[in-house]
Amino acid sequence: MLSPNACLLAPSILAGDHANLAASLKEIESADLKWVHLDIMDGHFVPNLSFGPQTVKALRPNSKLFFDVHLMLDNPDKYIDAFLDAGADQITIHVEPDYPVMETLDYIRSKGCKCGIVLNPGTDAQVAKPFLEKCDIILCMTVQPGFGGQSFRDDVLPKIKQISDWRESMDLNFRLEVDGGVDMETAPLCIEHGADTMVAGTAFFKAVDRPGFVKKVTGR
Ligand SMILES: O=C(CO)[C@H](O)[C@H](O)COP(=O)(O)O
Repeated sequence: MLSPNACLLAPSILAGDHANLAASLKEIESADLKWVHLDIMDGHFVPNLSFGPQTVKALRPNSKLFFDVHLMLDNPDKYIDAFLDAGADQITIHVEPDYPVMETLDYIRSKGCKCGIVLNPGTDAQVAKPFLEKCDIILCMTVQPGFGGQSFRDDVLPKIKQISDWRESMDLNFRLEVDGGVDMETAPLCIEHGADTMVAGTAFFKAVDRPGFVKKVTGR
């Protein structure tokens, strides 16, 4: 079942120019896109560091893009206020670490921000089920998070389909996002399995024909 939502591309600024991230935001806007994906890594939950709320806050006045903030943190509940203050439009939190996921989703929503959960490739779809009604978006990682430029894991496709099927049978309309190794070959597979929100870092910023890339990846 294809998604009821129109397909979006959210380029990951992780693959942008870290000496000039504001210029990378402009590149995304020039491609006529509305979302940017911001990957926040803590060096604990994932074996890499990226950037924090100070950078997000500094970028905020540079752009009207929808800030889709993906927290790869052991204790995301401790940093929600910082990312709300930084100007996040949506915050997604992983289900794997030990912290109160449901309460954290409720808190994000109570502040008028969109919220969602993230599942690592090895995390079973069943783990997401109790949270589906609380979420604006479910993000299925198609690589082990921590680094851009990895290969897409097609073993995650059945999980995407399962969550898409639940969305239909439960009459919900959350977005279904994929992140990791998304490109012109893998995005159509994700769409076929019910995804509607494509995060692409490396492939977007390296694309020679950006309009052609956007068209193919969003199925427009
Ligand atoms: O969450 C991430 C890494 O943890 C990145 O968003 C993801 O890997 C995108 O990178 P690419 O499109 O380069 O594969």
